[in-house]
Amino acid sequence: MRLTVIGTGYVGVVHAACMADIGHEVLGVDVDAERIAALTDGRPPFFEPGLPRMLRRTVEAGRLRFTTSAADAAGFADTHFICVGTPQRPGSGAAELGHVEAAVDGLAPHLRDSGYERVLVVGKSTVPVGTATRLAARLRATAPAADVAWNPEFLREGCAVQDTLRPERIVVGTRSAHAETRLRELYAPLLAGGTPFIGTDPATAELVKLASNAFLATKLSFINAMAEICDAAGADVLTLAEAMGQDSRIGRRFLTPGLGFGGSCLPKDIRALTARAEELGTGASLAFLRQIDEINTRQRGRTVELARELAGGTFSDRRVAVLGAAFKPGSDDVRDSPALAVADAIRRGGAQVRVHDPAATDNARVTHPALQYTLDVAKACEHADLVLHLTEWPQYRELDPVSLATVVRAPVMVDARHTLDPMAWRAAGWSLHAPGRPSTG
Ligand SMILES: NC(=O)C1=CN([C@@H]2O[C@H](COP(=O)(O)OP(=O)(O)OC[C@H]3O[C@@H](n4cnc5c(N)ncnc54)[C@H](O)[C@@H]3O)[C@@H](O)[C@H]2O)C=CC1
Ligand SMILES: O=C(O)[C@H]1O[C@H](OP(=O)(O)OP(=O)(O)OC[C@H]2O[C@@H](n3ccc(=O)[nH]c3=O)[C@H](O)[C@@H]2O)[C@H](O)[C@@H](O)[C@@H]1O
Repeated sequence: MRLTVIGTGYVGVVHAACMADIGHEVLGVDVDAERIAALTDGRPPFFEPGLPRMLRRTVEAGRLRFTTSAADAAGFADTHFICVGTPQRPGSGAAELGHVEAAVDGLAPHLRDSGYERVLVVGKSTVPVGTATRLAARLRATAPAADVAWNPEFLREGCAVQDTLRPERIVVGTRSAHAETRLRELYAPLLAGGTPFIGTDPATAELVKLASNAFLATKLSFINAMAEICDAAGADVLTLAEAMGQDSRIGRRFLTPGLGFGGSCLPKDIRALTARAEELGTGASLAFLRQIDEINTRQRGRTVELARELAGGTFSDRRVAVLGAAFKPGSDDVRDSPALAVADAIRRGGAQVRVHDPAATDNARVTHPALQYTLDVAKACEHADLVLHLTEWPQYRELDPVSLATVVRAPVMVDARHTLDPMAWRAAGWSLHAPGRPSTG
């Protein structure tokens, strides 16, 4: 089958490449000409495990092509996925839908003359409930034969390819039986692998996405709030999470405390859901999401204060090494990165901060140019008064605490992500501090 993917960011490129990989013919569309040129050469615009090889393979096989032209897109296929960004609007926190509207408005005039009797526009972007119905009316004013469906995306950065090829569910919200049939056909190889297909109305599909992210955020802030009480009471939050997680109704995943959540989605999505609930007059019931947000942000401040205390009450004339810049391991995405927020607060406090990250330093240099960066962990830690482990890349687990102790000025470590082995680091002479856990020093 033929399809286009409009918006070739994290979601769009992965969706386009995976759809081509399962046998479809795909045209990726973006307004960013530089990005389209790189993709045409088979070069992904960001780091994502497994993507470079898949992109090269599908581009070389001729099943995946790219363009900046909406007219080309309309002529190429009858099914168009919208994967453009829906960032947070300043002030209200509501979702900015300008890119989605521009993508639909750019396509609409070309659809009538596309030669296809029926066309389908499928939204994958995360949008406030009610958007699909509004867009459908807007689209039909120009292209009466267009159906609209909302098919939210649940992939996680860092394992986006696996999540797309083996999703835990496919949700499709549409009022058109034709649209649902078409999407079942398109996803047939994934459905054959046992993925459940949930067909529903557009409003429910839109809400499934935001509700899922809000639930994950709630779980994370819950465990971070428990870490705070563990600190106050001398209890161990990791054991608490393990014990709670044994209850299959609760589950262990998304119960790892530390620095809280960042990235381009969980923070913006809980704010967008809150803003939409207020518009719909149900704000009071979701007001707790503001607290979820506050608990999350507080973890960054708590980490800065712990660092200040360990640095002797001041950051002036201190050298601080930061391990991790990406908002999570396996990604070079630094959008709302908790690690960079902490690093920058410490720098603003007067410390010299040197950041290491295996993938995200190029992006971090753009957003946080005042921090220093290195690709060498030992160099980051050279003469450091304090080392902060802020993004849990697996390679940090393999670090040798004995040799690292020889390069720092003081062997003091904050493990804000709970993945370093406290016994090994303490045996090597480190004073290791993990928020929410009792035995420090
Ligand atoms: N990043 C993630 O892990 C996930 C994101 N989402 C949602 O998917 C949507 C896309 O997110 P990302 O891929 O992260 O965004 P992104 O910011 O990485 O990429 C968006 C792309 O759309 C392009 N674009 C903007 N306006 C356009 C237009 N009018 N026509 C064609 N292209 C246009 C931009 O140039 C950019 O390449 C958002 O709604 C997000 O909330 C959903 C699940 C996962
Ligand atoms: O809508 C989206 O964009 C996506 O948002 C999240 O995916 P993602 O932001 O890629 O990353 P997650 O793995 O969810 O991690 C989010 C943040 O929570 C933190 N986290 C995660 C798990 C945990 O136990 N503890 C914890 O602090 C991570 O470090 C990271 O900063 C959701 O998990 C995806 O299902 C969703 O599609």
